[in-house]
Amino acid sequence: VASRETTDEGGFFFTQIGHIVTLTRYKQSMLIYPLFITDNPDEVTPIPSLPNQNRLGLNKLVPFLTPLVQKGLRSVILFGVPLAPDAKDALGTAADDPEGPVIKGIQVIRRNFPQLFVVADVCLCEYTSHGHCGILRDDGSLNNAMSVERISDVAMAYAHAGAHCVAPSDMNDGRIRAIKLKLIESGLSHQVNLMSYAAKFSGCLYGPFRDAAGSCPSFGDRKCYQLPPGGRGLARRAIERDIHEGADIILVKPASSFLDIISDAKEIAKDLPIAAYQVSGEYAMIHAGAKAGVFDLKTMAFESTEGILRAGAGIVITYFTPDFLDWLSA
Ligand SMILES: NCC[C@H](CC(=O)O)[C@@H](CN)CCC(=O)O
Ligand SMILES: [Zn+2]
Repeated sequence: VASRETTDEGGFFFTQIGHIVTLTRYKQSMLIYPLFITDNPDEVTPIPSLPNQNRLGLNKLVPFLTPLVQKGLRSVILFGVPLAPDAKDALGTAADDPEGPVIKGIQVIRRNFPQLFVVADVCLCEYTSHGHCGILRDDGSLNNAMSVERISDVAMAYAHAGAHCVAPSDMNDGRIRAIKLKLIESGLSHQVNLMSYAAKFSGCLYGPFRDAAGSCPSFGDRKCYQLPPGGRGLARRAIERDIHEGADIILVKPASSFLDIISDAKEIAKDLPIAAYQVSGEYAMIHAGAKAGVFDLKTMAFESTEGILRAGAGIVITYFTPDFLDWLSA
């Protein structure tokens, strides 16, 4: 790619090539923007721990998304935030409420922005009274069979509502197979993608999201169903399993401290797109570092994303999406 000759401008030459290579990696089409949709139709509420991000009511989606779509936004991932006091119960009933924020949000976005690719995150933690990503047994552990049945039903509700892709972030074993079988049985498997959070690790980087979505576990943590941060072999096995269960896209999360896992995913899932989620804590850390004067915000946003792309991701879920739409069109 680059000439071997070293000239006085050698360093400049390599830098320029590097810059060109870097720029060719960034495209608006690789970005998926997370949206928090509430059941208060006219709400626009800033999320203090997630700079520049808001919870939006259904009536605010079109005015909020219109300028972003004009700047090249291509994909969004929806998270429902039921705020009604009685909205939560042990089964996460509100998750697939036909009048709920995600199903209505899918319909509003599909109707107004036919060019947008709509991903629906599928989980129960935003809708359960206990805040866990499934249905619990009496002893507080996850009932895998009931959770998989419920999660796959919610995924189907989103698919029927018009989601182009469903992305179960619950981490219950077997939910990929269950969702794929239901998509096939309903005749939707050729038009609804299944993105698996195959390698999703437990850890301390999800706080701002849980603030935004009101999805903190009321007791315990997610260590018994999210992967242990040191579990590289577990992640490799989960990726292989989910490929065989029918995943169409493999997602790794968090991103920057799991670049090796992104590379593993790229190696294992050779024929599938690889996505990475720069989670709320990663995003908030970059903002905090910039605010503290450690680095320039834009520079670090690019540098952190460059590592994610270099590791092998072709899709990046990031809260920096609106910024990148501006930075890439400048
Ligand atoms: N269903 C789990 C949601 C999970 C956070 C958590 O474990 O609580 C992620 C959403 N898929 C959080 C994403 C983020 O932190 O940005
Ligand atoms: Zn969850």
